[in-house]
Amino acid sequence: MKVIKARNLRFSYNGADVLRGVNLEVEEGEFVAILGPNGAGKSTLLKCISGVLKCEGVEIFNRPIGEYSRNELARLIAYVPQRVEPGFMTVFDTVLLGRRPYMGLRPSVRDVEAVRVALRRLGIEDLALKVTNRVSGGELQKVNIARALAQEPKILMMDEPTNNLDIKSQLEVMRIARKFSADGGTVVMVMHDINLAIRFAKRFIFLKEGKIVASGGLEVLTPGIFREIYGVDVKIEDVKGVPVVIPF
Ligand SMILES: Nc1ncnc2c1ncn2[C@@H]1O[C@H](COP(=O)(O)OP(=O)(O)OP(=O)(O)O)[C@@H](O)[C@H]1O
Repeated sequence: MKVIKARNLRFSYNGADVLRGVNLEVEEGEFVAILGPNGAGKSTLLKCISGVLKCEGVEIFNRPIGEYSRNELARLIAYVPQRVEPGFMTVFDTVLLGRRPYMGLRPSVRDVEAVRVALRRLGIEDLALKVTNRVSGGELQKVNIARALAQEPKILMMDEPTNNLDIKSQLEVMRIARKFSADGGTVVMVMHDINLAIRFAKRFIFLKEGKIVASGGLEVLTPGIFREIYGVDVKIEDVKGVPVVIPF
């Protein structure tokens, strides 16, 4: 089943075209990495298909995105932005915000349990009572991912979620995303780290100047595509059965 469809998606900021006719379909359970140079429009694309920005031509579960109420959409899609400003709320309460689409006036036992599970999965239970403007950049990133997991969405959209994270935490987050898709959820992740993408994602979409230039599995990762997209020469070597992209 196709959970995301975008047809001839166009978007501009103040008259400057950023997305110039993007066509995209994502199947349930896929793990898709969106790659491409700075300014290509990756974040804008993610915002359009998650409903953060209003765009014509996006369908989620075969229904135009604009027809969903905020709560309905929040039960389907969790969006983790590239940057979130810390605030005066505790980590626990921030993650609890992910339960808002389900909550009545007070959190239920189920809501609190979902927060606990999310904190545990990110390994940040110890931070629960800390205020978010007293945690590190990487910890804050984990708080936002925990909030998205607590939301129990069908689609997880993450914008460079491994930014600010140490190598162990990067792997943890990628494993969480992989498990989410293995369990039937769909992941769309904007990334810069190509080798991390190769290890975890199943499909790679290359965006350049607001257009999709290539989309597919490992077969699209050729030296030619890296030259075309980034203007760099790369070698692709096999390390224990995994292709590794090495710029030179
Ligand atoms: N809120 C905004 N107002 C005006 N222009 C914007 C805004 N957000 C992004 N842009 C512009 O749109 C273009 C695409 O930005 P976008 O953030 O989607 O690119 P990206 O591929 O995610 O880049 P990066 O890899 O650097 O994060 C850029 O030229 C950017 O300057």
